Amino acid sequence: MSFTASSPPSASRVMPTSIMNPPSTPLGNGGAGSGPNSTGADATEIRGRERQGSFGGSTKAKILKPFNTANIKILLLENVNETAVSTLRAEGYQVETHAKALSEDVLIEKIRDVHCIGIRSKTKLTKKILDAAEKLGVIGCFCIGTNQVDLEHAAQKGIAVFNSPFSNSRSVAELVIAEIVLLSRQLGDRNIEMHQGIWSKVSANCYEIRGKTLGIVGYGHIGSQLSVLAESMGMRVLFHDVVPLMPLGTSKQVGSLDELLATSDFITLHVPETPETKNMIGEHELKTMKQGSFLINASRGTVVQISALANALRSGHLGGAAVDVFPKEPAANGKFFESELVGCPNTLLTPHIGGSTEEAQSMIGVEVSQALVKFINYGTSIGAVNFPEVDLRAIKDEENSIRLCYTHSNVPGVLRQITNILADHNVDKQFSDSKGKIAYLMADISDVTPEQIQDIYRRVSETPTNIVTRILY
Ligand SMILES: NC(=O)C1=CN([C@@H]2O[C@H](COP(=O)(O)OP(=O)(O)OC[C@H]3O[C@@H](n4cnc5c(N)ncnc54)[C@H](O)[C@@H]3O)[C@@H](O)[C@H]2O)C=CC1
Ligand SMILES: O=C(O)C(=O)COP(=O)(O)O
Repeated sequence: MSFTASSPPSASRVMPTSIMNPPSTPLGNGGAGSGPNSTGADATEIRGRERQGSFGGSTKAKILKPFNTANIKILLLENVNETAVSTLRAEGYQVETHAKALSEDVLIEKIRDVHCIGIRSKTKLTKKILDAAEKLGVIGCFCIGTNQVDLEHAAQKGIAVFNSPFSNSRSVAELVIAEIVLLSRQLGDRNIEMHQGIWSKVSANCYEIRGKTLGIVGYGHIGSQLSVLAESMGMRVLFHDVVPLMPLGTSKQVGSLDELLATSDFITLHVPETPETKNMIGEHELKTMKQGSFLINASRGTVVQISALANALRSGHLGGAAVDVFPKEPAANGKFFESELVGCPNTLLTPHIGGSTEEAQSMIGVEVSQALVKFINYGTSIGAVNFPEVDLRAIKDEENSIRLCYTHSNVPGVLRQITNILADHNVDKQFSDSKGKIAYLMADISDVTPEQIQDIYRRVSETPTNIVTRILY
């Protein structure tokens, strides 16, 4: 395949007309890259790049991209794992990394001209920040939770969001198992005492976990993994979830949260942050828990009312708690942590490390960065959390073939318009899906001349329902 620099813009993002700029890079409106990996080629230049393709089939695929990957700017925050950095740099993208979350002001400046941002749980991508991101096409959450991103607003701007749905689940479940044992043996307090030179050998209110009841709130990836581990240690497992789920082993789903709270020796929370889970555990729920029972929260800080928990611990109603997540968490390591829970009896406090293991971070880095590459280079949205999931079976490895990726408002009549535009062309494959207010169409079209590519691009991107139009290959 040989394209020339005078070919039409074949990899473009077209924003709503109010902020529309000449199309250039596959996800953004910016000019040529000038970063360390950039070749300095103009972004509208159409270059063939030959390489081995694992995407789209196991055979040796010759994938020709019409855009210069060196023009793609990626910002990775919060110490995203090296596996991600190397995967993205291997594509030729410009990758800037930061060990910490950035302040809002700095983030607004930094996000302005990047095509992709990678974050973990701290960075809040609010409407205000997303509106400042003029070229952003895709967000990678290198974690499970996506509550830190305004998912709907991102979708409306045609920005796909990917996460890692289960690569750190095992790490969280193992931490919780450890905490169950630590709490029931008051190990946190004994450890503090020993470091203060205090020898305090006691067995009162210290228990084995065998035969005790673990109540799991939220029986998803983490909750169900924990269920298996807890049973293997001789615990009885009950769970509460908003949907009926298959109980693993001999665990049982109970009818209500209150029933779970009233019958469990340990309550552990594994729900996402949503409006329904905000302050899910407050004064009433803590009172409903058994005298001397324990609470573990490694989900999100907003799920538990901290004052109510501190009161329940100081009054002795609860036997202890382990808390990994807080309503307000420091953006960086250092002496920044304050909480009413500091100094509460038998209370284990950890700095949001549930998913912080070498294994989890390395797997997450690979998983999320690969999803980003597939979206940037090929338009694939499989696994996106806010976007219709669309892919086509294989890449057509032929001269004069293109892939049209069209993100649009989900309203009646759009497909008719696209069918009209493509009526005289050979559409090899086409798939479209919708999610809420937006829809995403992908079509592989063969035997098109550079003039026809230009025409398709122009007519599709000028449709009134257009959010983002890209043409790849
Ligand atoms: N401490 C840490 O480092 C980490 C924390 N997390 C947090 O753990 C959460 C759970 O993770 P996964 O198990 O992977 O999520 P998941 O999505 O697999 O499971 C969540 C479960 O909670 C249930 N649920 C939702 N709303 C509920 C409600 N109001 N009441 C009862 N059940 C409800 C869902 O039906 C689902 O079964 C994540 O959303 C994240 O916030 C995840 C990883 C690491
Ligand atoms: O995966 C999650 O949702 C987590 O809470 C882990 O967040 P982190 O990557 O440690 O900021």
